[in-house]
Order: sequence, then C-alpha cells, then structure tokens
Amino acid sequence: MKKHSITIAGGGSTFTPGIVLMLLDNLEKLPIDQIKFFDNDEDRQKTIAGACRIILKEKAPDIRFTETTDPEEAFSDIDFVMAHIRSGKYAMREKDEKIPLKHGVVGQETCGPGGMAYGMRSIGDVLQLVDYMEKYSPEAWFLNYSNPAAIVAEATRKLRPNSKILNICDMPIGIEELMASAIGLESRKEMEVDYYGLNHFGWWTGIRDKEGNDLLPRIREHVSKFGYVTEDQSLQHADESWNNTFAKAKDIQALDPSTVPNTYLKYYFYPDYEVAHSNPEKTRANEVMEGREKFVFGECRKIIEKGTAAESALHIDEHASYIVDLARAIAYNTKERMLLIVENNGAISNFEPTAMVEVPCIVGSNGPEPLVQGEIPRFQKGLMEQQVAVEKLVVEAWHEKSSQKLWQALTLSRIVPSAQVAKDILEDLQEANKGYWPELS
Ligand SMILES: NC(=O)c1ccc[n+]([C@@H]2O[C@H](COP(=O)([O-])OP(=O)(O)OC[C@H]3O[C@@H](n4cnc5c(N)ncnc54)[C@H](O)[C@@H]3O)[C@@H](O)[C@H]2O)c1
Ligand SMILES: O=P(O)(O)OC[C@H]1O[C@H](O[C@H]2[C@H](O)[C@@H](O)[C@@H](O)O[C@@H]2CO)[C@H](O)[C@@H](O)[C@@H]1O
Ligand SMILES: [Mn+2]
Repeated sequence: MKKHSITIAGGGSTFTPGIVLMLLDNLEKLPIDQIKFFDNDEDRQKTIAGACRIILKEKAPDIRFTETTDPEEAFSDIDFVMAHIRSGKYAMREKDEKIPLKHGVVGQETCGPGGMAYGMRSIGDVLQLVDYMEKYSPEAWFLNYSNPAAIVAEATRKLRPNSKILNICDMPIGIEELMASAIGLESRKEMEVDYYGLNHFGWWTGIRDKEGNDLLPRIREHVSKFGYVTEDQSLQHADESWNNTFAKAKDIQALDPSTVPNTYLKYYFYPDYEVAHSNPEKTRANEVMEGREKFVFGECRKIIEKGTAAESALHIDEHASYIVDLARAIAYNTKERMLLIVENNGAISNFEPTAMVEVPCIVGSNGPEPLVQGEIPRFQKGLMEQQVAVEKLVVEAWHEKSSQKLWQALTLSRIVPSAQVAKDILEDLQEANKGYWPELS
C-alpha cells in the first residue's frame, strides 16, 4: 500500500495529539510516510509538536515529521490536509459566547450570533489553506473539520467550487456511539443510518443493523426517556455541560418522536432555557481553557521535559477514526458510507439544490456520492430553510463585505428575537472582531 503524507493544519490544536495517536493506531489501514504540522502560532504549535515528535520517535520512527509556519514547506508533496484551525483561538471563542449572552441571546461556538462571528473569521483563513494546498500539492484532498463547518462548507462551495474539499463533523459519530451503547451494540459501525439536515442541525430517520433489522424504535424509546445518556460510564463526557446536552436530547426529540435528533438543535428549540442556564461570566470557552487545553498542553510539556511519552495520560481520540475512514475512502476507493456536508443537488428532493446539507454519502476516490434521502416533512423543511438562508447570508456578507447582509443574517436566526437585538449584537461583535473580519460597509 502506498504511504501517504499528511499535513495537519492547526498543528497547535488541543485535538492534534489525539489525532496523531489515532493515526498511529491505524497505520495498517492508512500507512503514513510523513506528517507535517502547520499553524500560524509558532509558540502554541511548538508545545504540541515537541510532544508529538517524541511520540512518533517512540511509536513509529520511520514516519518523517515536520513542524512549520511556512506554507510552502507545509503544503508541498502531500496527499491530504486535515484542517482543524480555530481562527481567533479561544480568546475569540469566549467573545463569541459572551457577547450574545450580554444581550440575553444564546452564546454558542457554532450556533446563532457566536457561530456567525466565528464564520466571519474562519472563511478567509480556511480558503487561504485550500489555496496553499492547491498551489503546492494540486492533487491533494482537503479534509475540513474546522468550525463553524456549516458556514465554512457554504463558503467553499460558493468560492472554491472546483476544489477537492470534504467537510465533515464528528457530532453524529459521537452521538451514534451513544446510540449503539444504549441498545447494547459494541460499536456504531454495526449500524447503517439515514440522516438529513444541515451541519449541527439534523435528524436520524433510519437506523438498521448490517442484516437490515430496524433499530430505530429501540433507539427512539431510549432517547424519549434518557436522551443520549447511557449507563456505560466510560462513554460519559469528562465535562458536565456535555452530559447535560446529551440529556436535553429527550426534549428535542419530543418535537418529532418519529426521528432522533442532533443535540445542537437544543439551541434553536430551547433558547430561553439555554440562556437561563448559562453563566455570562463563565461559558464553555472558559471550561475548555481550564479543562482540555490545560490538560493537553500540560501533558505535552511533561513529555518534552521527560523526553518520553511512556507515562503520558494523552489518549487516542478513538472516535476520530472517521478521519482515517475518510482518507482511506479517497486513497483506496473503499466506497465507505459516511455522513458528509455536501451540496444538496437533489439528495433532499424538496429542498434548495445549492444548500450544503449533511447526508449519508458513498465515498470513493472521486469524492462523495450523496445518497437520496427523499422528501422531508414541513417542520424540518421550514426550520432548515430559515437556517440555510442565515448561513448563505453570512457567506455573502463576508464576500461582499456587507454589514447589511450580516444584520439580515442575525435577524433571520431563530435564536435572535428582533432586528434591534440583532443590530446591537452586530455592533458589539464587529468591534470585538476588528482585524479578523473584513472591513464591512
Ligand atoms: N467538525 C467537527 O465536528 C469538529 C470537532 C472538534 C473540533 N472541531 C474544530 O477543530 C478546531 C480546533 O479546535 P480546538 O478546540 O482544538 O482549537 P485550538 O485553538 O486548540 O486549536 C486551533 C489551532 O488553529 C490555529 N490556527 C488558527 N488560525 C489559523 C490559521 N489561519 N492557519 C493555521 N493555524 C491556525 C491556532 O493557532 C491553534 O493552534 C476548531 O475549529 C473546532 O471547532 C471541529
Ligand atoms: O465545546 P468543545 O470544544 O468541547 O466541543 C465543541 C465540538 O463539539 C462537537 O464535537 C464533540 C463530539 O461530537 C463529542 O462526541 C465529544 O467527543 O466531544 C467533541 C468535542 O469536544 C462538535 O461536533 C464540534 O463541531 C465542536 O467543535
Ligand atoms: Mn461538529
């Protein structure tokens, strides 16, 4: 099997060590010649790269390793870019979450005003990475999971229509692991699913085992009682806020008991509850900085100091193995069935053809072939039409440098109660994002 070269863009990400360990655990499925880290923050990347260099030396000394902030070095002679950048880092995530809350509106990383602010920062940065890849390795594929994936995916569709980009999210995979556990399966891989929606905005309509037996009724029953909370303690998220989210799925599912939902719908269906249960002084960004970021960087520093990863508490991001599945599907034409964010183009037959939707696809060397999900009901169609218009308006606002369109996007969001509140939030977000957003007029 050919050995592949991979660039991880956002080398300084908290997810990078888990992904490197996951890649090393899957070398028989996806042999690797070299791994390169690219980040625009040399200092942040240094700690993660220093530890990963030691991990690689100990576990797979034949893999060549480079860390760089130079685009030419990073993007030359590669087969895949795995992109997980966070434009503006946690400092800006904190503002995305806290500014809307100050106005009594949900403050969330990818949903509502926070997601739009993050999108306005991410679009240019992700497109720049795509351009680097195309300049230095025109045959390579860009696997993007940088957020907000819905807005980034729409930007890549509109502004880089011919580029080899696959947009993917791990939320359905994480939820499917919980579903599998809820009904006593070993793994989500024993299930085949039908699903439709937008990123962080979708529903499962069919779940079968590999013999075709219907598993959805048992899963629906579990979710209607417990959400995605399961008895298996090992699947509990380390942070309480995530477990609350998994429990809240029960109330989301009540809106359409024939399906099971993506957990992110809670921000759209229960925004008042979310605001009431939020602390405007301490949001998820603070939890992540005090939790995952401290842990990962602390462990990396320990590895560097000791010169060995032998006793490290860093763990494989096993659920991220979908990234290997995706790369394998492209590299070896495996025809893997995976949920991807792709142009609708009839997959949802009664929905906007140019919308970026999340649906099952068969993935092979030529990219994804979306599987038709047919007509969707009025309730979901109405919600999705509103949300996709928000996402498209944000991309238009970025492209046309239009504050008018961004105000329209904010006003159209289900989460924002009025045009006045939208305008107030816009003013604050614009001020906070100086230097990150294009100059709007
Ligand atoms: N799609 C999904 O389902 C999914 C799942 C998990 C995380 N994510 C995303 O992965 C990303 C990383 O998350 P994290 O919490 O580890 O963040 P993080 O801040 O720890 O890491 C992001 C890294 O990106 C770097 N970066 C920012 N802008 C850059 C640019 N223009 N070029 C190169 N590097 C740049 C930063 O310096 C930082 O080191 C985020 O976008 C997050 O939302 C997506
Ligand atoms: O608040 P964060 O930074 O912890 O998470 C935000 C991301 O949440 C989703 O990813 C989840 C995943 O689905 C879940 O199973 C668990 O493993 O944690 C992941 C991240 O911590 C979501 O899909 C991403 O888009 C978000 O960035
Ligand atoms: Mn996601």
